[in-house]
Amino acid sequence: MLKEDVLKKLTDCGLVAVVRANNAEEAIKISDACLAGGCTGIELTFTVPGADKVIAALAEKYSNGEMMLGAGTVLDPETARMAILAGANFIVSPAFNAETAKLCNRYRVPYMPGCATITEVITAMEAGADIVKIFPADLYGPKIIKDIKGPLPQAQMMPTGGVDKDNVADWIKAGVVAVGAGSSLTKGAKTGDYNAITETAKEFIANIKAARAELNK
Ligand SMILES: O=C(O)C(=O)C[C@H](O)[C@H](O)COP(=O)(O)O
Repeated sequence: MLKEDVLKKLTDCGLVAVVRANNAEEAIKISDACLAGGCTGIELTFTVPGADKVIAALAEKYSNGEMMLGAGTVLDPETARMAILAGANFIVSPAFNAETAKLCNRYRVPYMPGCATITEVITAMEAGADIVKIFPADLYGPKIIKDIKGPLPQAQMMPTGGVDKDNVADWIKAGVVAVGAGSSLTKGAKTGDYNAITETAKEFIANIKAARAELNK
């Protein structure tokens, strides 16, 4: 899939579900539940046992392109390559890694590295990151976006860490192109309540849409 199409689909939805699970079955159920709630962006993390196989299974299941499937917690280029060959459409990491950026650029796959300072944001953008993940976002709160956008109005950001359905509007209004959400979105999995995940995803999406509508007034 073209890099431009991946980025458009991710930002059109605005929500990327960070999927952590104890096993492949649970990871697939969480991903399905998020998609059913309208969250088309899925970040399958490499803390899931056999993550590359889960990515391959989801890529096959959703070969129609309905799910924009990425890999998370990618710490190095070896893992990024494994994820891309398994079918990942984008790569997310908790911190910037230059070799991973290079690998992703080679395959023309979006790389979204975690950045916690303005220096890291600039370094990541210089290495070709189209969207930078602001992580851990709850360390700063939405105000950090305005601070970064002052000198860097061109920065496209995706805060991750502590984002939930109730604070997502503040992040969108601050000017981010998408958010990443893990525990607040997928906590239903702990009790096997996958419907709760779908409902939470729906609320997330509704709140993102409402915040965007307000911005465009
Ligand atoms: O794996 C990575 O690359 C990450 O760094 C993602 C973090 O696990 C998320 O920040 C989850 O955060 P919560 O939404 O607060 O659960």
